[in-house]
Amino acid sequence: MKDKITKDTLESWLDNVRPYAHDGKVADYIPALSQQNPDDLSAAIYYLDDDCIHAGEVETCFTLQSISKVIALALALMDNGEEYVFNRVGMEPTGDPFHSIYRLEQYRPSKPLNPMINAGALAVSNMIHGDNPAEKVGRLLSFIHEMTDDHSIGVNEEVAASEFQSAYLNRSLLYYLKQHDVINGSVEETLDVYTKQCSIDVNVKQLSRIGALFANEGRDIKSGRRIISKHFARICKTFMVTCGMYDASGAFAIKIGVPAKSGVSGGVMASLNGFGGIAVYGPALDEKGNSVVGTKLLEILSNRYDLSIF
Ligand SMILES: NC(=O)CC[C@H](N)C(=O)O
Repeated sequence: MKDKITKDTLESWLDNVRPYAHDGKVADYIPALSQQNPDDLSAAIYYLDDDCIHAGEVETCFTLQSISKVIALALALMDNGEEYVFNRVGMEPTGDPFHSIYRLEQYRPSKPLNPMINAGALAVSNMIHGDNPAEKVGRLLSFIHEMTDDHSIGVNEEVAASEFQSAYLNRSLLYYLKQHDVINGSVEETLDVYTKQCSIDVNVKQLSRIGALFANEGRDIKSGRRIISKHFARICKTFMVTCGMYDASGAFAIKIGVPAKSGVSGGVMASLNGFGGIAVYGPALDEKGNSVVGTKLLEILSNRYDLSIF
């Protein structure tokens, strides 16, 4: 195991990266996200021995947004099996922005290229078992409660409603997927599940524990109980490497080399076998939609502690 990072060190690195927030911009295409404070900053490292080091405003909650795509994928794989899921969603990176629509038309039969872009993630949300949206979201929340051992985690209804009302592009993707039989049932209900899934509220401590569970090959950090199979945890981490940072995934792999998933709320979750989980929150985003300070902090951590998996 690599040396542990101390709380003092983490705090001083947060101070170092804090000014970079000014190079980014808080997402505003989901109106409720524009209320986030661009200067908020927190980070947590969850080691596999159940030790969590954290710094900054660690109690501040933020919504998972695209980070939820990794968790929803794990649940959809457990619900349906690998064959079913990957018959409907591909495994290839796109190099396109996360909400891009145009590649959907390039393949016949239509198939979103991967579960980390919105088209693929919407299809994955549609696959989560449950008789209605509330049951599906409830199952996803229970899964997250299990992963974090924290039953207080819930949906930020204000953010969910704000996205639901303004999600014209995601609706378009869903109608396209519906036309081509990639999804079952109702477009509006699937969008309801997806927007609530994206609006699950966490803090960095909770998120770093989810990252640690993936790093721990799907086993609970405290009890060692298996929550996700090793194989499915590996699939999720591989997608984090190839597509987790949207169309910046290639540069991120070269510079930082850690499986990671970001969301437009400014959260980033990283997961490193043999090390643990890392979560950073800083809502100012670069032009690709990744947290500026989150990326910077992970770069420092990776360089100083030689964390790259490559
Ligand atoms: N990149 C993201 O975090 C996108 C998630 C967001 N809910 C959306 O679909 O637009």
